[in-house]
Amino acid sequence: MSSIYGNQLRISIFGESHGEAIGTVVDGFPAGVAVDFDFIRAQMARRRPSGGAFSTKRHETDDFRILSGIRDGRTTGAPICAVMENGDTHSQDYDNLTDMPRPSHADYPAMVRYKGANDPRGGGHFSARLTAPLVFAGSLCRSFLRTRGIELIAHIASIADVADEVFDLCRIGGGEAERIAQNELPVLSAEAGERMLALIRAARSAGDTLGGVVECAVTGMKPGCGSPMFGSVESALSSLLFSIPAVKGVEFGSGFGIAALRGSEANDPYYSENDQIKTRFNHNGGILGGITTGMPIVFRAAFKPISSIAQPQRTLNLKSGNEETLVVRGRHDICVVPRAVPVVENAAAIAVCDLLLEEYGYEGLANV
Ligand SMILES: Cc1cc2nc3c(=O)[nH]c(=O)nc-3n(C[C@H](O)[C@H](O)[C@H](O)COP(=O)(O)O)c2cc1C
Ligand SMILES: C=C(O[C@@H]1CC(C(=O)O)=C[C@@H](OP(=O)(O)O)[C@H]1O)C(=O)O
Repeated sequence: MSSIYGNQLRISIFGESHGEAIGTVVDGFPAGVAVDFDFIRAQMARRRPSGGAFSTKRHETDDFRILSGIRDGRTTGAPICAVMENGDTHSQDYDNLTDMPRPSHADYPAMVRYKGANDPRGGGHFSARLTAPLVFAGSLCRSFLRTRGIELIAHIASIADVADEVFDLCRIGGGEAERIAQNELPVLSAEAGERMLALIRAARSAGDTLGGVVECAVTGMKPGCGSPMFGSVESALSSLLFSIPAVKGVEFGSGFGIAALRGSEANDPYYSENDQIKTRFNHNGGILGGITTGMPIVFRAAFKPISSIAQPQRTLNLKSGNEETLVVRGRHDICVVPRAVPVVENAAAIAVCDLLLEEYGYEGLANV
């Protein structure tokens, strides 16, 4: 498998949904950094299943244990290993999936790829449970980025056909976090949040699931970070974002919408303000030629409606060769988008941290 990411930082994620534990090893993280455990715990709590309207009823604390790399609250420079134990596993719910793969989950391709040796319980290593260590690693990076004035902020841009307000691509960082925190769902518009919740309740009653889009911004990035071609900031971020289960699309700035504009509408003219070079618009999402422009980096990730629906559905019985009716068991999210908001923010922080360490090195970062 390829559950390792990064160049200067190397993040590996291990474990299975119903195994003993899940966790991460973060190698290459700077030494001597004070770790903000309160911040990390807060991020883990935002992702954890809540049992509420949109969430799986599986109860996990997501408490983490540090096995190495942090001593007296500071990083030692050695690989940082954190583990979270799995507690609430109902593995018998997955007995029928060996012969009857769920449509649109990883069951079938994983079985072929790993010759039937993979662990299918609770989605195994493909489970969104693995986003818990991803958030741990990301929030560790993010707490470091915050000391350098770099913030990440995301909200639900839409669930099904209900849209939230959009970020102003040029001016982010003026109180959006406070507005989002006031709402039950992480949205800018309380009214949109109410309509999303109503949609989610209706989907739950219908035994169905819903997808949506998360919009995220990175602020405080200096211009000139990143590289063209394979080292582009878009490539680094996309690699992390497409590692989040259920992500099926990623776009930057005006994204797919830019294709419908004329050049005269799509260009981002430069101007100077308080000795800083800025652009009047930000259709390019803060990245040109793979390199940061100094404008906010803005991107969106599209999440599919998850496949484990509570309605009978048709699939192939791999043993008999007949199409049969499958009833999916297990405890599943109705809409992953609210829980995905902290996953997107913190996963993106890993890419940003790795890029900055590559660009400046740790010592150089002190002056950024
Ligand atoms: C936060 C989060 C929670 C998820 N919860 C579930 C779930 O309860 N049930 C499920 O079948 N899939 C869930 N998924 C999605 C699956 O893990 C994912 O669809 C599966 O691994 C196949 O990968 P793919 O959809 O990226 O192709 C969740 C995804 C995220 C990001
Ligand atoms: C436990 C989490 O989500 C799980 C993600 C998931 C999947 O297929 O991705 C399937 C479900 O597993 P189970 O059937 O064992 O309850 C979810 O509960 C989590 O995110 O922490």
